[in-house]
Amino acid sequence: MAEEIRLKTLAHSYSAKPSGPEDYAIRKMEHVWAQGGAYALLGPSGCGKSTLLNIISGLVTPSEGDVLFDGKRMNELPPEKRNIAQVFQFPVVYDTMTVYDNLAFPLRNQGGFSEQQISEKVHEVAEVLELSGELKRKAKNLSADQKQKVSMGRGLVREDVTAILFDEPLTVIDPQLKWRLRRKLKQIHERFDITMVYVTHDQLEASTFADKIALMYEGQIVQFGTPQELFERPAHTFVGYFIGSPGMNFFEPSLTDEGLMFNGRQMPVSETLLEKVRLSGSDNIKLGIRPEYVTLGTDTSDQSYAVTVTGIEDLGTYRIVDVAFGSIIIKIRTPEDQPVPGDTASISFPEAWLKVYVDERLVEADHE
Ligand SMILES: Nc1ncnc2c1ncn2[C@@H]1O[C@H](COP(=O)(O)OP(=O)(O)OP(=O)(O)O)[C@@H](O)[C@H]1O
Repeated sequence: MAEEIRLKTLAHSYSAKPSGPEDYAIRKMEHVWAQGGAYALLGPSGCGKSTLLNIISGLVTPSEGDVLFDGKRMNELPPEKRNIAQVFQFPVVYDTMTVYDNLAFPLRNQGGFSEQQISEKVHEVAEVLELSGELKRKAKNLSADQKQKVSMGRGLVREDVTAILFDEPLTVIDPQLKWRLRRKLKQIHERFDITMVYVTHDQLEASTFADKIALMYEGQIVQFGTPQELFERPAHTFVGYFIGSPGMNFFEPSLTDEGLMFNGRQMPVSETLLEKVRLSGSDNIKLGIRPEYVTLGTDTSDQSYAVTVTGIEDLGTYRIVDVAFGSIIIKIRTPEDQPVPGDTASISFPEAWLKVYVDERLVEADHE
């Protein structure tokens, strides 16, 4: 019974008298989680991820704006009336109960189900989570990851849930098992058709789980898109910096009549984009390019810039090459088998991959 979750002009401050944007854990935002999607809410520590989840589940009442489930306002509804299941960082299980009773608990609590129906549902969920062999065990005898699976199972048994919210659910899980559980969650999503929002600060975890990632920064969702979109078209400099390994290279060109200049050279930026930069009137202009898209070579054509190689880091299947380009260091990610030039090399920036940012936001040509 997935529903659309809409956050309308939502903002939240934990302070009774907020005096500026920095007093807001959530800064004014509009956002829609469509029915049935698998989403990740990704961002660094303190950006507001848990606050946002708690606003959706009802543990926190937003100081401004509305939370709407399929258009119905939820602000005043307590968590138990919202049909939201929340799985936290640390397992929430009843230690003295068996695994079976833990899984059956939400259904018994809700009422209206026969023991036969409860048993069928508990067995179905236990099978998906690979807990069928543990049903008779007391929860206190389980390992941390088994307990967390039970916590997840308690969210999954209820068919009436609007969404399941996961708040860094794999923190206590052993690295070996993390991968399996993440895949499990994906299978569960496909099988049960539930909206899932998965909070994490780990980009890999976000991209393996989610169809779409909401990237949060300073209390706002700065981009909502597929992992590929976030990689290829970072909408905000923070997305460029946060996604990728290493993150995007940024540098600050100066705007002249000739165009965007850096290190005495003109940067490959189209007239359309230049016009937009000029019209903005801003002097906060940045150029960004991912380490994967910088071309490294030795040729000295008009489109390339002479650089000095200052460092090479071998990371197994690829290398990170540092080159000094004027006053800055550009990082380039190259395949392991590509030879790295000696001290003197040249780089070029393919125009399609050199992104222009004004006031930290991506500037793009209008699409037809
Ligand atoms: N109960 C609270 N009272 C006051 N301030 C709070 C409270 N909970 C969170 N904050 C503040 O709100 C901001 C957002 O915190 P939140 O926990 O939502 O971020 P987060 O992205 O989930 O971080 P983390 O990954 O570390 O859990 C932080 O500045 C935090 O200090």
